[in-house]
Formats: sequence, structure tokens, C-alpha cells
Amino acid sequence: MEENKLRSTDENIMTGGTCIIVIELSEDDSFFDQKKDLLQSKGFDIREKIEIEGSSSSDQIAISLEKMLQIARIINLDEIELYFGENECSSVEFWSARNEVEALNSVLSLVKSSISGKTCLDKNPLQALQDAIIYRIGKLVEKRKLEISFDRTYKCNKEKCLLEWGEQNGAKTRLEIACIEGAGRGAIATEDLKVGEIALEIPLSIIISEDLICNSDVHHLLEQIDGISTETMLLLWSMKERHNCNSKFKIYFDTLPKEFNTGLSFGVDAIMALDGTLLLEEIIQAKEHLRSQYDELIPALCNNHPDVFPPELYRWEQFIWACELWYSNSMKVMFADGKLRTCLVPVAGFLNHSLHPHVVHYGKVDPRTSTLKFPLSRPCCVGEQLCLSYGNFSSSHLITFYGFLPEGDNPYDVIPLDIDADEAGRIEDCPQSGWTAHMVRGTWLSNNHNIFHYGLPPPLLDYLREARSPTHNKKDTQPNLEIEMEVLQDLHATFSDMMENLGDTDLVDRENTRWDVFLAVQYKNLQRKIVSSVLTACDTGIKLVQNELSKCIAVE
Ligand SMILES: C[S@@+](CC[C@H](N)C(=O)[O-])C[C@H]1O[C@@H](n2cnc3c(N)ncnc32)[C@H](O)[C@@H]1O
Repeated sequence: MEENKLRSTDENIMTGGTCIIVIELSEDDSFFDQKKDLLQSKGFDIREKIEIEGSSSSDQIAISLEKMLQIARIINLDEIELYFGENECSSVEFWSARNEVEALNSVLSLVKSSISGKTCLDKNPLQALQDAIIYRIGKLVEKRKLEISFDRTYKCNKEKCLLEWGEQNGAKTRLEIACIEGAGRGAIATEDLKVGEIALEIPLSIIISEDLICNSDVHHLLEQIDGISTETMLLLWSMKERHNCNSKFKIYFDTLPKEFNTGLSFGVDAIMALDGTLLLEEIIQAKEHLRSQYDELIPALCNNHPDVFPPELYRWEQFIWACELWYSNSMKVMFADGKLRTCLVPVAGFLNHSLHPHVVHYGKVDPRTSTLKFPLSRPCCVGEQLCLSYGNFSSSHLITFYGFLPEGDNPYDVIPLDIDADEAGRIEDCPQSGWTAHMVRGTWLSNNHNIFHYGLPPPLLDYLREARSPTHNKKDTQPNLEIEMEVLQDLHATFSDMMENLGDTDLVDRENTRWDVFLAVQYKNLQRKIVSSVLTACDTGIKLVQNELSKCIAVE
């Protein structure tokens, strides 16, 4: 679930034929200082009033939209975009497809609230502004229509039953379920869906949340356990409920896979294939954590209360199945009381993830209808797979907890860099940076490979330069270029070691390889691609700097 980052205020009003839209960076934003600096560097304040004249021409509307978008893009930047963005390059307009869709949608919601405001007299210019935004969203995502292959032999009978059951209980859907190559089941639009329209609406009455366990037989025993979380209670409840023939959710449990195939189920060969990668650590740590949780809780419950916790339903493999269910299928839902609860949402659980999702803002119960709605942030054509964003996750997280590697360039695939404690002290003193952790990602995601940039993250380069010379600046004087050379050579050495640890590229044939080994090898090859791009950036950078240095020396 993601919140709209633009603050809508009561001041979006009409005064004498002019509509004023207020666009504001919230002081609660986690990156308030960085975004404020960025806004100011582009001549904006943290709170801007945009006036839309009743008699605005289409050119004036385009100018107002451009101004709002420039502000909205900065307000909607996430941590990774801020870190990797070319902050000092004033020409940056387009940060990422995600950011652009978010910026457009957040401006759209401000315009919509102005249109629906009682005080608006002349809605024509606002309507034109709204149309212009919707047109831009359509243009932006035209290229991103996902080509998918269906398995037409799979009849989806259980899934159809679930959809019918949902509809009988008040769910509204404009989707059907199909078997998608490489992604299990997925949801397909049954009609053209426009920005802002609701693809799916699920009533609270069929959502599985903590309220259910209060009335179950496991509750009185679980609530006596010190420090047990509601999530763990729900997990233990679901291990038993999936076998309950009289469960209200029997149809839902019947649609769940027998095996989830996430990183938590990786076998020994797959784990071995991950040698040298961070994913190895992530999976091992997650499994160790779950093992100790299981050992602490389950044997005691089964021994002391076998009637409520039958041992045959609470084996380790069944526990892992339930963990995988909750990790890969649950959603965080904000209820009308303002509390965030982890829930299983029947039907919505068929929606797959995409790096270019149609639905981003979901997960807040509409108190008027007591339903959870899935509105579109970008259009979805009939027959197209409708996808969600599960969150801005790295591929290692998606493999560990969801069991897949997303198609396309994942901007959240970063390799964190260990900066030792002595050096870290200096980062905090570093006025330019503000970043206390550093990382790299595939340099093909950057559009600035010039000298002093090289496709590498500016905060990392600045930190390494300042660690060598606090007075360094990006002018091509000999001392600066010498520092630049050292920085690039150091980075090259670090990443050469990393590449050596990863070893040579593995080749696997999908047909004859176990799913987990195939995924592990794909992941390791992705890591190699990232490290290799950094090495190439350093090599190219060293040549650029050498060239400039020889010019400096020739002048002397
Ligand atoms: C919430 S469920 C979505 C429905 C699921 N495909 C099914 O058949 O039940 C999440 C799971 O779907 C699969 N999945 C989601 N997005 C995917 C994607 N982009 N590529 C491959 N698999 C995906 C993964 O197995 C993930 O754990």
C-alpha cells in the first residue's frame, strides 16, 4: 500500500474565477530535507500555490501542469531514486517510470478534488487539466503493455468458484482468472479499464484478518503466550483452518497451491548455487529465524493441547507452507479505525506483481462501503494482465518471500557497500551527502556516463572523493583528476574481488533443472551483470580521466 505523497488542502479553492491548487511537501516525509533542497534548487518552495485562471488557454494549462509535475516528481521520489538521481543535473525531468506515474496520479487526485470541491465555479480549465494528465499517463505506459502467454488448457474451475463466492458476498470484479506462463494464476481485465476506475472491490466480510481468531478455539491458548504477535496467531490459525471442511473460507483455502516454491523452500543444490551472493545470507537468516520460532512455539502447543493443536497439522513443512502463504499472499490493510492489519484477501490474492503495475494505491478500507478497492494508476486494456505493485522490493526479497525474479530492470536491485566504522564517522560530517549507507546498482539504469559521473551513484563518488580530499570539486584540474583516478581504481579493486567470489557465469537449461536451482542461477547471473557493469563503468571512467589528465599535463 502506498500513500499519495502530495498534501491536499482545503485551500484548493476557487476565488473569483481562479482556482488555486496547493501542492505541498509534507514535513512528515522521511526525506524531507533532501527533497526540500531539491525543490529549492529548482526554484520551488515546499508549499506552492498554482493558480488556474478560468480563462486559461491550453498553453497556459500545459505550463501549469508542467510546474505541478516538476514539484510532484520530487515529492514522490523514493530513497533509491533520490540516492541514484543526478541531483546536480538541473536538466533531470524524468526520474523513473514509477516516479512519473506516481507524480501524474498525485497531481490528478489534487485536480479531481478541486473539481469536486463545492466552491469551484468554472470547471472547464480543471477538466482540461485532468484530461491532459490522463492523456500523459496513457502515453507514458503505451509501450508497457505486458505481452503474456496463457495456458488455455487450464480451466481455473476452483478459481471461478472463488470468484462466484466472492460476488455472492458482495465483491465486484472486472477481472477473470487465467493461468499465466511463468507466474501461476493471474487476473485478466474483462474490459478496458481507465485511470481511476476500480478493477476490484472486496468487502471486509470476506477478508481474513485478526478479528477471525478472536472467535476461534486457538485464541484462548495463544493469547496466553507472552509477546506473541497477531501475525503469528493468524499463521497458526491458518495451519488448522485450511483443513476445516466447515470453514467459511474453505473455497479460498481450496484455491491455494499445495507448494509455494519461495526461497524458504530452496533445497541444498539451490543454496549451494547461491554461494557468493547476498541472497544466500538472506535465505539462511530467514530460515533460521523461522526454525527458532517453530521450536519455541509449536512442540509445546502440540504436546500440551493436542486436541486444539493436532501434531499432524503442525509439522515443520506445514509451518513453512503457512509462512510462505502469509509472506507471498498477505496484504497490509489500513482499517477504518486507522490500524494496519496483515490480511489475506480472497480474489485479490490472484494479482501478480509487476515493475510497471496498474494498481499501486490499494490497502485502505473505504469506510463508506466497508470495502477494499483496487483503483488503476494506469490504464489496462481488455485481455491484458492486471498487475499490482507488491512494494519496491529487490529481487533477493522477491525470491526469498515470493519465489520469483521479476521481468525487466528492477531499480531496487542494489548491492550495499560495507563502509567501515572509521569512515562512516566521516560520512556524517560530510555536508554534501546526508547519506549514511552506500550502494551500487546496474549502471545501465543511469543516463549520465560522463566524466565525474560514470553511471555510478553521485553520493558514493562524493563520499569517496571527500574521504581523500575535503576540498575536491568536479573541475578538471590535475589534483582533482588524480583523486578521481584513485576513487575509480579503488572501486574497481572492490568489485573485481566481488566478481571473483561470484565465479564464472552458470548456464542452465530450464527444462532439466529444478525450479529452485534455476532461480538461484538466474539470480547469481543478475548479480554478475550488475558487478560487471560497475567494473566497465570504472574502466571507462579511468580512460576518460586519463585522457583529461594527459591534456592537463600537456598544457603545463
Ligand atoms: C499473491 S500471489 C499471486 C497469484 C499467484 N500467481 C497464484 O497463482 O496464486 C503471489 C505469487 O504469485 C507469483 N508471482 C507474482 N508475480 C509474479 C511475477 N511477476 N512473475 C512470476 N511470478 C509471480 C509468485 O509465485 C508469488 O509468490
